[in-house]
Amino acid sequence: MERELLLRLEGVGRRYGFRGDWVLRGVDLEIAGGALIRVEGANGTGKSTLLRVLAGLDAPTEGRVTGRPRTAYVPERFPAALPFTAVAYLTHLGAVHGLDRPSAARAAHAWLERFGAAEYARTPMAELSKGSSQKVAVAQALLAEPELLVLDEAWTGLDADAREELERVVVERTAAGAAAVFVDHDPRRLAGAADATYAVVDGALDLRSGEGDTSAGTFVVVEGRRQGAAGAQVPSGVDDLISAVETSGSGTSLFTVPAARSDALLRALLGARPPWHVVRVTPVSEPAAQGTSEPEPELKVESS
Ligand SMILES: Nc1ncnc2c1ncn2[C@@H]1O[C@H](COP(=O)(O)OP(=O)(O)OP(=O)(O)O)[C@@H](O)[C@H]1O
Repeated sequence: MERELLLRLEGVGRRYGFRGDWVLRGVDLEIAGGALIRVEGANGTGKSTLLRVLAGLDAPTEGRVTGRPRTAYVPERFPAALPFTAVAYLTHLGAVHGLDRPSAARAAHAWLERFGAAEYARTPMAELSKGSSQKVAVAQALLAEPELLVLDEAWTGLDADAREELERVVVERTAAGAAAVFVDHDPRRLAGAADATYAVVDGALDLRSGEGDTSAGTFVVVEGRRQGAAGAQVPSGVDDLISAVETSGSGTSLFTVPAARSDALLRALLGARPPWHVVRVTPVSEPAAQGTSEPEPELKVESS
């Protein structure tokens, strides 16, 4: 199925000040609905600059940005010391996004609840801990069901449950056709789920992995654990993706999947109800003889 193009960057360059060094130069990028894109790069290379341009918060110095998806953004530094309670702030933002006030208030409570922050709904934002105010930062981005979600280290400061929940929401939103672009210093973040990974290097955007990439293993072994009731029920649709599955009595399963389908498998697991916890993702060159030796972990996706 052809995905709708949401946003296109052509020859985008950004520098700060008239004679500043170029932070970004010659950046071309197309973001289609449903895409999950990771951006990486060393400190200070321009990742946040790129994300602000994508979110429409910063204009490029040169080049063109076309497309105007409904966009939400979680900044690296959220202005937490605002003179509102969490729920008042979110309700106000929901109203700005076009919800009537009762719907905005309901959405505000629902997102705070989902991220385990319901008890702080009526706490002034200035009194919230860093983790709780980060939950508000995430909730404000999700309120209006964005078509493009831009997350700049949005997981930083969240507790383990909220980190997992945010991964799940990103997977849900992309499965529903929204695009998401994220920066996170933890390589385990949504490991294996991104459609493409780009690195900002010397102002340019290099494709590290994604469509057309042949460096990844031919197969991937995904270790998943069903949350909630014991006994692993494989989510519907997974059987069509995998080449083998080995399930233990404790509810843990080892799925072997062709590398090209590993994204789809991770999405199915992370988006399942009840959700699955992805413990480990291991690229392998051939399907493992199951039940013999444990594969060496390369990417561990367990939240701690
Ligand atoms: N508003 C600004 N005014 C001037 N210079 C800026 C501004 N924002 C960023 N820069 C500079 O642009 C460069 C890239 O910064 P940016 O924050 O985009 O990098 P980053 O890759 O996100 O860094 P980090 O990983 O540390 O968050 C840095 O040299 C930074 O000092």
